[in-house]
Order: sequence, then C-alpha cells, then structure tokens
Amino acid sequence: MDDQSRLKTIDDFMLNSEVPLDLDDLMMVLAEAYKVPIALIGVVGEFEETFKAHYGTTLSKVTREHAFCSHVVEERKQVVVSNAQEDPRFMHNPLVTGEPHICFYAGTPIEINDQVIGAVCLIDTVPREIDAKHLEVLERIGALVSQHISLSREHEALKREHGLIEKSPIVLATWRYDTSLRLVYISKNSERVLGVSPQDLLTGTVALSEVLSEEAEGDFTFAMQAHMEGVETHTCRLQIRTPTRTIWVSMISTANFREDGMLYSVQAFLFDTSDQKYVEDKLNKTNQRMRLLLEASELGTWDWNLAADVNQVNKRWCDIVGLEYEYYDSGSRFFRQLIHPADYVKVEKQLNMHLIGKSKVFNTTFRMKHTDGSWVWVESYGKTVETDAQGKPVRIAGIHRDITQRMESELHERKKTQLLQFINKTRASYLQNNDLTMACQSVLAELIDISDSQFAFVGQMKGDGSSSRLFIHAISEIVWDNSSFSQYAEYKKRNLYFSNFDNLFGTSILTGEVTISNAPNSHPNSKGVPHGHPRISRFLGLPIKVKDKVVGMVGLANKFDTYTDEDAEFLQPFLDALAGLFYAVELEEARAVAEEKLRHLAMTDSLTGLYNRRAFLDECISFSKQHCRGCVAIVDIDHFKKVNDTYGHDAGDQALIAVARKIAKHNQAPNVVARLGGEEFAIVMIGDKKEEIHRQLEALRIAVEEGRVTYKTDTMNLSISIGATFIKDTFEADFSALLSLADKALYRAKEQGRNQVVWDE
Ligand SMILES: Nc1nc2c(ncn2[C@@H]2O[C@H](COP(=O)(O)OP(=O)(O)OP(=O)(O)O)[C@@H](O)[C@H]2O)c(=O)[nH]1
Repeated sequence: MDDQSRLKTIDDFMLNSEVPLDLDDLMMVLAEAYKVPIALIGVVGEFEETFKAHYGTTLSKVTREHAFCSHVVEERKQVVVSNAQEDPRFMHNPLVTGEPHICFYAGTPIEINDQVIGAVCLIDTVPREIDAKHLEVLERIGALVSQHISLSREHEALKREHGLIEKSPIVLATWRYDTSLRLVYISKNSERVLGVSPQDLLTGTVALSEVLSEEAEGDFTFAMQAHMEGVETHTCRLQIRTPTRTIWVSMISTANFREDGMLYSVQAFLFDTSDQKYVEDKLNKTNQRMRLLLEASELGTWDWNLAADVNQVNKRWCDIVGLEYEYYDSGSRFFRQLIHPADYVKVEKQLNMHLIGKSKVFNTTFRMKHTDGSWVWVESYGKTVETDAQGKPVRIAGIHRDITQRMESELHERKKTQLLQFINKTRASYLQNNDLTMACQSVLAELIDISDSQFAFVGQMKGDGSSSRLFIHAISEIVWDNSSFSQYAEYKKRNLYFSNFDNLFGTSILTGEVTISNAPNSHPNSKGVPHGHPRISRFLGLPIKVKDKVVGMVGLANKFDTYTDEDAEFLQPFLDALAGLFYAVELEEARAVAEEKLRHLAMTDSLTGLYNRRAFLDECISFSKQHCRGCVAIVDIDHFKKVNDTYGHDAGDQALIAVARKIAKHNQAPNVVARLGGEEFAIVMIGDKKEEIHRQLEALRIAVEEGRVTYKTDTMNLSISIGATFIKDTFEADFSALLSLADKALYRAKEQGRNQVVWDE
C-alpha cells in the first residue's frame, strides 16, 4: 500500500480541520438499524485515526497502532471481527481490554480518488455475527459517505477560493442571460474595489452603467453585445466614476453558452489598473511631446518591431521620400526596397552589426528613392529599445535626417577634386610618355567611377572630310562574341576605329552637341546595339571640340541615375583637357611633318628630286660604314650650254630632269645618286666587279644617247660623259678623294671626245 499517496488524498480538511461532516445523525441511524451501540466514521492518518462522525462513544481519536479501521485501509476491503477477545490480533488491544471494550467490529472502506482513507464501522461490546446482505448495505453506505466527503471537500475549496477573491482586488461578477443580461452575482469586494456595494448592484438600486463614464459605458455595452453574438472572451478597460473617486478598471469577461449555442451566462473579472493607466498616460504624454519635438526638428522617426516586422514611422519620415503618410507600408520589405542598390549591402551590414551587439548604435548614411525618381541622402541613427529574455533585440527605434543637400555639395566637391586629379593625371601621363592613347587608357576607370557609369570610351577624329574616322584611344572591355573579341583585339593593337556615325554614339560627332539619352531605344538616332551587346540603358555623348571643330568624343553609358546637363557640365574640364591634348598632338604631328619636309628639302635638289651635294656626301659617309665594294662616278651632260642657248633655259631644265630620271632608273637603292650642281650628277654604285659596273655605266650612257627629250615643239638629242673610280679600300674609303679621282676621269672623257665612260688610271 502506498501510504504516501493515500496521505496526500487525506488532506488538511479531512484530518485536522474543525470542519464537521454533519454525519453524526447518520451514525445514529446506522447504529439503530444494525442494533449496535457504536457507529463511526474514522479517517486513518499517519499516526492516528480521527473520528469525523460518531455515535455511542465520546472518543474522537485513537492511535493508528490500535485502530481497527487501519486494517480496512491496509487490506482495502471490508473487515469483520466477530469476537475480538478471542482473536489473537486484537485480544490485547487496549480498545478491547478497556474502553470502549470492542468485541464486534465491522468496517467498510471509505474511498476517495481510488485511495482508501478510512472506514465506516459498526462496533459492539459483545460477540456477534453479520450476514452478507447486511455487509452489502454497509458497503453501499460506505460508498455514499465517500461521495459525501468528496463533495464536502470541493465545497470547502470553493468557499476558500471565494474567501480569497473577496479579500483580493479582483471583483468577480456573473450575469445570467434570459431575455437580457442580468447581474446575478458580484463578489463582496466590489464595495472596496469599485466603490459600489454588491447589494445595491444586485438589487438594481444602482446599475453598473450609472457608475461608468460615458465612453466606458459604450465599451461595456460593446463587450456584452459581443458575447451575445458568440464572442467567448473579451478584454476592455473601463473608467468608473463614483462620488468619491475615479478609477480605471480592466475587465476580462468570458461567455458560457448552452448546447444550442445560446448565451447562458457571462463571468467577468474586474480589477483596478488605475496605476498602470496613470503611467501609460504619462508615457503617452511624454511620447506626444517627443513627437512634437521631433516634428519640429525635421527628423523622421522610425520604430521597428522586428518580431512582428512592423516599422512605424512618422509623417516627416514619409515626407523625406515623398510618400503620402496614408500609403506607407509598415513591412520592412517596403523600406528596404527604397534603399539605393549601391548602398544596400552597407546598410544591412551596419544593421546586423547592431543586432548582434557589435555596435552600440546603428548609424549610417545611404540613399533612398524619392517618389519623384530622385535619390535622397538620409542619415539614419537607431538603437535597440527592447530585447527578449535572451537579450536579443526585438525593437529598434531611431531617426532619419535628410542630408541630401549636404551630401550633394560634399560629393560635388569631392568629385571636383577627383576630376582635377585625373585631368592632371592624363596630362602628366601624356607629357611623360608622349602617348595620348596610354594617357586616355590610364584614366578610363576613374572616368567611369566619377560619372557613376558602367561603360565608357574616349575617341579622337582622324583623317579629313568624309574619310574621317573616330580612333578609339580607350574603351571598356565589352566582349560577347567572336567579332567583338576581334574588335577588342584591334583595340589592343591600337587599331580600333568607329567609322559609322549614323547612330546614337555618333550623334555628338555629327551635331557637335551633347547627347543625353536616358531611354536609348526611344532616341531617334538609336539603331540599337549589336546582338549580344550588354544592354545600354542610358547614354551620354560628349563632343570634344577645338575652336568649334569636333575633334573627338567621350561616350558614357548606364549610369545608375539619369544623365543630366549637369553631368555634361561637370565633365567639361576633362573634355577641355582632352581637347588641349588632342590639339597639342595635332600640332606636334604637323610640326613633325613640316620638319620632315624641311629636312627633305634641305637634302633634295628641287629641280630633279635627287639628293643634293650635301645629302650625297652624308649618304657617302653612311655608305662607307657598310664597307661595300663598288664605284664612284660623275655624270656630266655634254655641251649643255648649247642646249640652253638653243632651246632656252626651261628646255634645259627639262633635259636635266630627263637625265636625272634615267640615272635614278639605272641606279635603284642601295646605289646612291645625286645632283652635284649644274649639269653634273654623282653615282655610288655597288658591285664586286669593275667590268660589270662598267657595263651598267655604259648602259646608262647609251640610254641617254638614244633617248629623246621633248620640250614643247622641240626634240633634244643628249649625251653624257662619265668619269668613274673603283673603291679599292672598302675600309677607309675617302669619298672626297674618290670624287676628285672620278672628276679627273670625267675631264679625260670630255677631252677624248665626250659621250663615253672613262675610268681613272
Ligand atoms: N637650264 C639650266 N642650265 C644650267 C643650270 N645650271 C647650269 N646651267 C648651265 O649649264 C651650262 C654649263 O656649261 P659648261 O660648264 O660651259 O659646259 P658645257 O656647255 O656643258 O660643255 P661641256 O661640259 O664641256 O660639254 C652653263 O651654261 C650654265 O648656265 C640649270 O639649272 N638649268
């Protein structure tokens, strides 16, 4: 037998309380019926048995050791002792040997919650028998007593609870519903808590509605109405005004319904929450004042409940981004999507840092999309204001300040400095390397960055008129197929040109104007982009001009924001710098061409186009360094004075040109030919063998002799004399000496009758 659990069942109420069971009369009836002198109800505790009702004895308790009933408890069944004086278990029991001299005992169990806690018993002082029928009746009486005890316990517990309620600040009220709700019960503490006596309320002398404020009366009626319509529980706060005081009461009401769904009753707890209300009001007032202060300070406020994902903001917050307060959506997804894509990661990172406790405050600046399409710079400052039991933030509140103006001027200044720096970088690179392409390429990344763009190119016009093309100094690497790959390879080889300007890109070249297109597909000049080309969502074309002439352009594409005139204006210094560099390069190139022309002129005989004497001597010097074998020859036109005299000076010039051409034709590079002056020419002819050289000189002589030179109506017959000398010492060839030897040979050729080749001896 588990005595511990049995003792738990026999609680204070059964063992120690003075609460009577009121069953003494039943014991009397039982004793009469069974014709025994003693009948009692015993409850067996740990150390003793207490008689909760008795008849025929004045004893109220006996020790457990001697108690007959403990046998019933232990055996959990009826126990009958016919003659205790002869029963070895009881014969020495003081209750047998002394008062009340028990001889006969019949006990039946009292059972509560499956535990036998005692017995209903019949006692006689003489021996006797009891038949089965009487024992069965006794058993039934035992069952009835068990039930009675159970109910009495529950009743007592309820009474205790009631007593507690009446001492508590919670008023309990019950309304019964027939045709209307009628107050049928209200705990006695209503006088103390609500200031209205329960009698007055129950008799209807005072109606509850009379003490409620006007607003509370409405709320109370609403609650009762809700219950009548099937609402099970309802909570509201009511203001009660009695002649002595005004209090705030919270009411939690529960409705009970019949099986057919009709309202049966309403029970309610009413308790004074005036203190809480006072604090709340005060907080509200403070909040209100704070709100007014914030409104005045132009600050947007936000209060984000993370668990519920509700972000409450004030009107100013909405104003900053141009939103109607009424259309604000409190879900975090809404404000998240307003954040500029370029700032989003930064904001999330800062927020997480704060949420995991790595930063005391959340403080960052970012851009938000205004309803007018522009971006607004916002400084956000927030802090956790509520955490859960584990210290995890559940609410963050903070402020927003519109810092667009400040940021824009700061950014503008910063960008201006950046622009100047990279203009200087372009110039420095050019000055250092004298390479404009390299200079443009070195700043392409910075140009993209400063203009917030994705792609860029810098081009310069090359060539004149209709053949002019745009040479691409620098361009973003956009490669998507074989042809674009080879185009980019051309660019790498510095050989990429744009020659078609009948498109969006070429508009600035053709018009000389800035091209702004924030919807390129709808631009009249747009021809689209080649298949596979990354999408161009926005385009800015900037012409580079020198004295109103378009000398190149800068193309920018895919800014996050729209391109504006301000962008073009901002980048103008860069365009001017490029214009300056382009101009400088043009001048440099023109100077080089002029120089080359001058050099050429200085070295050339203007009439025949051959080297002049000076150039010839220079060439001889470089020729001598090659240590080649060959000859030096001087060619002179015979009787040239006569030609001049006969046909005129112009015809003479023509004759000189004709002979020069023949000499040049017979002496291709590396042979060197020159006009030394007058009608005298010089040749340096390469060759190992004198005979072979002679043959060539002879061939030249014959060609002149056989050739006819015509000028206007005149035809001239010419001949030449040639004096030649073979270069014997190829290592130390002295061309002045060689020329003089050739000259001597020429003299002899003239002497010997002209029109011949003569070698020095
Ligand atoms: N048309 C023309 N005549 C020139 C030029 N330079 C020199 N002469 C002439 O060439 C002639 C040279 O004559 P000379 O040196 O006397 O010899 P030549 O008449 O050719 O007689 P030989 O050399 O002895 O056969 C002069 O009459 C010069 O005026 C020139 O550039 N153009």
